[in-house]
Amino acid sequence: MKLKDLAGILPVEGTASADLEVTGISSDSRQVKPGVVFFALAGTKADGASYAADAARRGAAMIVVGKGSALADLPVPVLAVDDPRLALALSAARYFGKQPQTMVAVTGTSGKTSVAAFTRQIWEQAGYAAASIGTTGVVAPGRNEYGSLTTPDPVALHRLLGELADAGVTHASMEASSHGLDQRRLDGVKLSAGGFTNLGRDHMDYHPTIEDYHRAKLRLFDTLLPRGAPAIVFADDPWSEPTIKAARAAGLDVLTVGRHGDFLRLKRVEHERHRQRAEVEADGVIHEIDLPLAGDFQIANALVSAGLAISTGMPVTKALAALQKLKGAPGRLDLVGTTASGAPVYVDYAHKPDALENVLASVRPFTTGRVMVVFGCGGDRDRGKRPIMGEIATRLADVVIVTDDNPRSEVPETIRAAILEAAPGAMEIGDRRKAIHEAVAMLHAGDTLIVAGKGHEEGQTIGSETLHFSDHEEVRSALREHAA
Ligand SMILES: CC(=O)N[C@H]1[C@@H](OP(=O)(O)OP(=O)(O)OC[C@H]2O[C@@H](n3ccc(=O)[nH]c3=O)[C@H](O)[C@@H]2O)O[C@H](CO)[C@@H](O)[C@@H]1O[C@H](C)C(=O)N[C@@H](C)C(=O)N[C@H](CCC(=O)O)C(=O)O
Repeated sequence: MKLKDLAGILPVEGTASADLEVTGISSDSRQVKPGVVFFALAGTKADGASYAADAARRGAAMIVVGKGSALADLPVPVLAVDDPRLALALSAARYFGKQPQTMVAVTGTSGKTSVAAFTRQIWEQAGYAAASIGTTGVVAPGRNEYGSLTTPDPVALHRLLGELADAGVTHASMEASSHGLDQRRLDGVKLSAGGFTNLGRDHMDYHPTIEDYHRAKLRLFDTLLPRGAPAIVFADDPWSEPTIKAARAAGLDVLTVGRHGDFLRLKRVEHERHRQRAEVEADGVIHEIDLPLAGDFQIANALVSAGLAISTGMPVTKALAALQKLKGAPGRLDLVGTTASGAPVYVDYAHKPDALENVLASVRPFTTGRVMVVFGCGGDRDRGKRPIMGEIATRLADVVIVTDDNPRSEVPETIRAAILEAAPGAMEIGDRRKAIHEAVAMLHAGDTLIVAGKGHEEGQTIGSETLHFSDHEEVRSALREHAA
């Protein structure tokens, strides 16, 4: 590709460098090779402009900066644009140039990973070559890899979309995190439909207010989706109303799902131990669904997923029938095993207030004994959520064990103390392994244990070191130990 092929995104027409050969796109000077266009982004830790000289030394074809960014004389052409992150996303899309034909994105505080996975599974059942991209990585035919971000950065994302398209993937679902939306990571993706699950307190270290957090999520609806595209909104969430309003104002076709939904209306649910039976009304017809997953929130996720599949072309009956074969996403109310007396132990990714509330509330209907929870809060992140999660755990669980969950550079005792302040009667066991083992040892018939916080993740970050740690492995080992 030549630099002039990025015309319309970058003001390169008529410049002396228009015929320069471009060999890549990057926002990280350390990855610049000769011929790469380097985008200097003002980040949260550093200003990419201070690495422009480094990028030039490594052979960058051109440096793209934000207007007003002062750059010392460089031996390569420098272009100033209004929004370098947007320019990066659009350039990456044009450079890689391919994506699966049908792509949907889902946003919300909780449920994104499950919705992305469920939508892929519904498509797979219809025989499409489908992929999902998100917190638990990329899943596609012949491919299952973990990634580091929920919404990959634009260069990694478009490289991946190109690979998926080359491999014949026609349908892809992806998670749109608020960071990703705010940082324009998705702006170059052509989306066919979008989904909204819910909004709760999260990322308050990044977004100054919950309204700001919601505004970032709304970018999916008021900026990224084309007019007339379907927006599937879970109508039972308090934030659905402003979301619907914004989506309608942007000219989208709003389709609501849930108990208050019009498109897919949940009429009745019967919770069983590891499954639930639901009646869903679509177009005046009642469909009986036997969902092989526990948790009220999984019904919500399943309905948003079905909405996405239906609104992008799948027949209603087929999409709803596909819900009966859904498998949970890794670490989402994952039943790891049961004790000899039949008490189930679940691992869940819940590490924010609403998610903890949902997961604890969803196991109550089938717990005849005690609901028990082991959880902690991360260091160097939103401190305000610690007492909130302490209060939720105490209100919804009968036995609460507060432990460590990635204390990072903070003193773990201080994090635990902030949770315990709002959790009278909770036990404190800092060592996560010990906390899990003691909780399993306490289980009686009828009890349910939730180990919350890590889900699919496999590390405990203490200081700057990440040690291998898996809640699944620890639960399995504790169950073995106590079965003996
Ligand atoms: C806080 C945050 O979101 N940071 C993201 C952001 O980085 P940044 O722009 O702030 O980077 P920075 O470190 O300040 O550096 C500024 C610029 O200088 C460049 N640089 C830096 C050093 C150097 O030697 N040369 C150089 O060019 C960097 O590449 C960057 O372009 O943009 C980068 C590229 O897209 C992301 O990789 C990075 O994600 C970091 C690693 C991260 O941890 N992000 C998390 C918080 C995140 O995005 N999470 C969401 C949500 C998850 C959820 O819902 O729970 C996600 O989508 O994963």
